[in-house]
Amino acid sequence: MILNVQKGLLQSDVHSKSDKSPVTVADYGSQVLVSFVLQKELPGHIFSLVAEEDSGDLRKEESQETLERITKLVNDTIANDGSYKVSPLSEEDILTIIDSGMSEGGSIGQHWVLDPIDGTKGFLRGDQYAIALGLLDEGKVVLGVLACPNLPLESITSQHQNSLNRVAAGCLFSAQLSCGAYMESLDGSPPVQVHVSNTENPEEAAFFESYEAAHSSHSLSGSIAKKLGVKAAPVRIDSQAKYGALSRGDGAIYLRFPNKGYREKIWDHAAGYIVVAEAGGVASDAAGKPLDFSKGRYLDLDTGIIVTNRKLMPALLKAVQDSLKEEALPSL
Ligand SMILES: Nc1ncnc2c1ncn2[C@@H]1O[C@H](COP(=O)(O)O)[C@@H](OP(=O)(O)O)[C@H]1O
Ligand SMILES: [Mg+2]
Ligand SMILES: [Mg+2]
Ligand SMILES: [Mg+2]
Repeated sequence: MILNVQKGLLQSDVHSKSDKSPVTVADYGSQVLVSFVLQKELPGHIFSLVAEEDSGDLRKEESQETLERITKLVNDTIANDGSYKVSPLSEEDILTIIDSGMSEGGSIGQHWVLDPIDGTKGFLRGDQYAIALGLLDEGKVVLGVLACPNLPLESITSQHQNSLNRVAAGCLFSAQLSCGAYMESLDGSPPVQVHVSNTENPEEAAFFESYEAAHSSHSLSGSIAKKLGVKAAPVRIDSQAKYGALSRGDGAIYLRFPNKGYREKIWDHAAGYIVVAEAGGVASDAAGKPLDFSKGRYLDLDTGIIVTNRKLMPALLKAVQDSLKEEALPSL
């Protein structure tokens, strides 16, 4: 469904949320389908979902056409798939299912965490995006699935190929606590276990960051990379595809430094985080504190997120803290 929307995206399919970020019929449709399937597959479970989208804007009169389009997309997808014999969902059903994602999460019990399309800006450009689903158990991420439909199966940093320009089969990453991280092709292939790069040498370590400078400071990451001695240019891609690429060793570092005051949401990191952690990587905030998913819909953290392998983390943390100190000094 999402790929079909990307191929035929119309101007009327894209809307602006109150924080000015884009949302499309595919974001809403994906949220409905994932929530619908989880509830069908887990009957009798207490269902708690922390998901990005809500129905607020769709309930406005001017959104009627959009709501109709989402409803048709979802019903067509369920009918074409054939796994669930249900009568077509009404517009009200669609709104209700979207709002099943309004859980506050937290440190007690189990909560699914969903970003129905992560990297919507990348999706709109035809670049990278991900569908990211995690599961929290007593505040810890215990399961993660990350679908990256535009990510090639081969390394995207290899010098011998410009694989980002190839037609990708797409990758599915998955990880379960203490069971390792795996990657398979979205068109079906046996999963292979993935591991983060084991380089100790920052000169060999490619680093990932957001394509969008508004999401993460490119100048700060540039100064950190310089301090560390990283030689390669940054690899800028959208979404948690960065975590996926890191988990299989395409690069060794992911840096994320949003503007002051921005609060990171758990759905932007939960699935990617466990994929990288189970592939042998580590993630922390800029103070070296592990990411804490138990505090509700937001991550409570200091300044930024850094992800790498165990060997590089001490040097990376030092470079991050030195660069942050320098940035805070008044320029002469
Ligand atoms: N000003 C900002 N600073 C940091 N992150 C932001 C941001 N505005 C939006 N985002 C988040 O950045 C995510 C995309 O990350 P990336 O830059 O790695 O592709 C967005 O996810 P969505 O696309 O799901 O809304 C959104 O949650
Ligand atoms: Mg969004
Ligand atoms: Mg997101
Ligand atoms: Mg999203």
